[in-house]
Amino acid sequence: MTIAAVLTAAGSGSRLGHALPKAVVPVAGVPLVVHAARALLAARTADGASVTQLVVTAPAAHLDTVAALVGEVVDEAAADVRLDVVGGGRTRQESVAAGLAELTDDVDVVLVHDAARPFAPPALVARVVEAVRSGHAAVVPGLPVVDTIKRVGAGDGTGRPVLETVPRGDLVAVQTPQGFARDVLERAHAVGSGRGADETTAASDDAGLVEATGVRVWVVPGDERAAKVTTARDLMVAQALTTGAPA
Ligand SMILES: Nc1ccn([C@@H]2O[C@H](COP(=O)(O)OP(=O)(O)OP(=O)(O)O)[C@@H](O)[C@H]2O)c(=O)n1
Ligand SMILES: C[C@](O)(CO)[C@H](O)COP(=O)(O)O
Repeated sequence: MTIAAVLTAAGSGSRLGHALPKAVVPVAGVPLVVHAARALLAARTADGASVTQLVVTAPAAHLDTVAALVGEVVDEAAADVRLDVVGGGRTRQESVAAGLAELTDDVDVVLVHDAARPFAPPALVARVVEAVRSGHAAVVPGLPVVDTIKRVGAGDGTGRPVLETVPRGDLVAVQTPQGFARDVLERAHAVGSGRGADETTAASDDAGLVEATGVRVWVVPGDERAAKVTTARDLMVAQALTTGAPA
């Protein structure tokens, strides 16, 4: 089994509202993309398998910065890891597709992970890989939904009408890293490529593209530490959990 990881870091972080692209914003003095890359490279399966190719998608104007930051992580890992840094696309889906194009021929398992989930622990990464290795071609980590979920209709200017309350017992909130048999993920991106140009049509995760090809996606237990940094509040929480100090 040869494992590669595509680490998405090309977003601007518009909802974060920081002067820097989100992936290079620091928590505890360390950029998010560095935290995320460290976790991916630290992960080990029960028999010692680890990520041997890391492909990072970066904003076009920050390719060199991201390459230098993640290059240090690869050096620290003291393992034989190939690093590629590529420019991202217009959407996350396009960025992942650009990352997949860099995979070396020997890769057969692919993880897709967000720099925006910098504290996904290595054990979670390993859990996803193990589930792929056990025979599931597509695996996502998920956590139970804690809020009551309602489907709503079009608004009238004062609010939106509730159409139904969705039973939440069989709902999960899905995280990254997501893991795939390479051929399944590449085919899903090829089939879904027409959706990728625009946020309104692009898949919000890779498993969604795989589902659309009729392949079953499996859920393994997620981890609260893999929470996504989307807003300024998320960043403050991440900082407080990491250092005990406000951002
Ligand atoms: N064109 C894009 C858009 C997003 N991403 C990455 O996909 C992950 C999840 O995206 P999100 O959290 O939405 O990040 P941003 O797109 O940067 O945030 P926003 O939507 O607030 O602008 C992030 O690691 C982000 O860097 C990417 O590689 N390429
Ligand atoms: C891939 C993801 O992290 C799974 O929860 C999420 O869908 C990314 O969402 P965004 O639309 O890029 O914020």
